[in-house]
Amino acid sequence: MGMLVDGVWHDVWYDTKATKGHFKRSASQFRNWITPDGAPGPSGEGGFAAEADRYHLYVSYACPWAHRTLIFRTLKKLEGLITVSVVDPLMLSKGWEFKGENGGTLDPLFGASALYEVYLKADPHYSGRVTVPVLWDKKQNRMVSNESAEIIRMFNSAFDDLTGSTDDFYPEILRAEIDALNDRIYDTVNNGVYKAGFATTQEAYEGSVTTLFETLDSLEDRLQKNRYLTGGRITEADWRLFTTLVRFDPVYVGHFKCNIRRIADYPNLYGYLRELYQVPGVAATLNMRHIKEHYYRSHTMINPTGIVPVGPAIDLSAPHGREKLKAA
Ligand SMILES: N[C@@H](CCC(=O)N[C@@H](CS)C(=O)NCC(=O)O)C(=O)O
Repeated sequence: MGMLVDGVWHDVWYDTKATKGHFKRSASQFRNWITPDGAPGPSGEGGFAAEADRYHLYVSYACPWAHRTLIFRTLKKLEGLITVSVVDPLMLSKGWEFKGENGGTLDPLFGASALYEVYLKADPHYSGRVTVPVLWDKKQNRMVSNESAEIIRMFNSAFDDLTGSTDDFYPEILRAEIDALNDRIYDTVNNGVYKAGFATTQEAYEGSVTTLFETLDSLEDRLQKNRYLTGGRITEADWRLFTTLVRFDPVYVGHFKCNIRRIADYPNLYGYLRELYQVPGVAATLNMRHIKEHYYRSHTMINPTGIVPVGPAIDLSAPHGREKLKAA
């Protein structure tokens, strides 16, 4: 675990002293957009046109933010167009590394042994955290983006002419509702579990865990009548929630102390989780071994023995029973 400061790697853990025990996630710095014709997107520079075999995605199977991009790559039929590298599940003194074993790959672009070397190719003076996912442009040899929320928006629409996929997970008519759901779910659930888990004061932990479960309780109510978060169709908001829900009982309940309830205790959320998992292609994006290994063995200050728990016994392929609710 560490970060780059003016192009030099430092092995340091998150500094929560300055924030009274609260974990603060820093903003991503590479914010360009792939567009159908290379026109500039909402931020960054233009020049990143959608093309087959031009872009490469660096992910960790463990990471919920990277997981979103893998799901969109599959659902939007981009697997043949965008290549992928997978880091080793352990994130220790060199940060994310390429080992080429047990489901992780090597780095085919630069032969890097650690992801920070890829960040240095993008900017030799980079200062900041070295995070996954990273979307790389092989043609211009530049980093397109390291912000998953924006990478999934690009995948949702930029390549449609090449793939013929017209599935739209961010439809115009639902955008305001999706944005509002995303804001709350990002802050209190996706990032909420990390805020609880990385808190270094009792007060910071209790505040985050309370807010997290208030949101889960309200989502449980919402999913009583709605098949998906916005109603009858699956949107981006569902996939962003899914990657946290699927890690919740195996990791966040124990490792991050998010243990007021389990997802398995919420009938609607649990059925919804199983339904999303059963969408064709999605199960193959999930690697539970990498997920458990990463959290329980990388955060040595939280789990010094590095023991990875065996359970819980969960069958995500069991019938979900959500058909009784209307789908669009
Ligand atoms: N805002 C980023 C956050 C990504 C992120 O924080 N990824 C974590 C893994 S789950 C990471 O790589 N952390 C390394 C670090 O913070 O040093 C995104 O959504 O793309």
